[in-house]
Amino acid sequence: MHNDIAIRLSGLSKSWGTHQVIKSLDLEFGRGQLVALLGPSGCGKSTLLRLLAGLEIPDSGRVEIDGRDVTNAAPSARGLSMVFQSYALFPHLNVAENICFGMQVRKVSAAERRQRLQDALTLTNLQGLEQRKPAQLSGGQRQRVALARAVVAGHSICLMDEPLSNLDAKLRHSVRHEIRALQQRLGMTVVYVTHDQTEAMGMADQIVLMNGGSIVQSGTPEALYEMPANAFAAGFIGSPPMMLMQAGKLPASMRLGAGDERQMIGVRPEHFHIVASSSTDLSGTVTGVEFQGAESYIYLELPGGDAIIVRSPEKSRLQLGDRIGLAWSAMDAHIFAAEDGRRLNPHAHAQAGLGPSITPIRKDAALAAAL
Ligand SMILES: Nc1ncnc2c1ncn2[C@@H]1O[C@H](COP(=O)(O)OP(=O)(O)OP(=O)(O)O)[C@@H](O)[C@H]1O
Repeated sequence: MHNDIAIRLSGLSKSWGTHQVIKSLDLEFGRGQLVALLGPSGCGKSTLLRLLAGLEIPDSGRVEIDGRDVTNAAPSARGLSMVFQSYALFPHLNVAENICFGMQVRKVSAAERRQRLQDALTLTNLQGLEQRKPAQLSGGQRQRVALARAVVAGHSICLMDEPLSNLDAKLRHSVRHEIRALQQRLGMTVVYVTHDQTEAMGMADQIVLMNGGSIVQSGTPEALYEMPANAFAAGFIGSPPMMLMQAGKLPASMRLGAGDERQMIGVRPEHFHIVASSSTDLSGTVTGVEFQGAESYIYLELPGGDAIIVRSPEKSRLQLGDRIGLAWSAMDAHIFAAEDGRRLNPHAHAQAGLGPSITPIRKDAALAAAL
């Protein structure tokens, strides 16, 4: 096995009764990387993590860790640690005892335990809280104890199952940053389960997007954002996500290379241009305007009934019911098949060579300024 691969899965499958929740997955996790398993509820993320941990055994396929076949090995023999969303702390033990519990079980010497505890307390910023019981800690502090416990184990691989889901939005942001910093400082390989795409986009080196027990797309956050493999990935990544419009409901001049009117055209909210009605064949009616501070979201209904969101960097002066012209550059249009959602056009930037029907539409500066 190549030294840069920490975990390799081949042909991994798992069913519960007749329901196949993991469908013959092949996947590699790079050493020292934070890999996010992302997908909607029930897509099989936690089951996959449990198969990695050894808490479940696959029906078929193979799990290799550091080049070793561990498919049927016990969790404790796999050389990895886990952090759960519930923290899984012992309520009757204090912070130091919780952190050291696993080391005691593994008979690590007292001197070594003290040293690793001090290092972990420093890394997770918990100094001074050693004697507190879990009930005397905030949610963020409890999650840091769970992290410290994973760190003292000294394993280079850590599995995390939605570790931030019990924290409020503000704390989630700061603990997310701490986890990423810790992972990078220690060079750990982290497999991180989340259903929150902003979390995955903000933290991960690699995102594995799953749906229905299969991998939809695996790649860097940039690759998934700029080049979604299908309409599902386009609609899952981004906030607001990519807007999908039925080509058949758009004026012919706006189809931009969609060969078939049943195809879908996807445009990111920030790639729409609001232009003079005279310079485009498409206009929409404003159904809502949301002020977001640094930007505004403009909700539009298109003539065919498609509802879209336009992201505008300025504070908008549009009113409900206003009719505005809409355009986008051919470079920013993504085309998907209607029947199965697969991507049809190559990288958006390659489209310029597709033919004369694709003319980038310039932003109407005067109207944009009026927004
Ligand atoms: N022990 C089990 N017995 C039967 N079915 C199970 C079991 N564990 C999970 N499942 C089913 O397997 C499917 C995948 O579950 P899993 O927990 O892996 O999804 P998930 O993507 O992690 O979802 P969530 O984000 O909601 O936690 C679901 O349909 C779930 O109901």
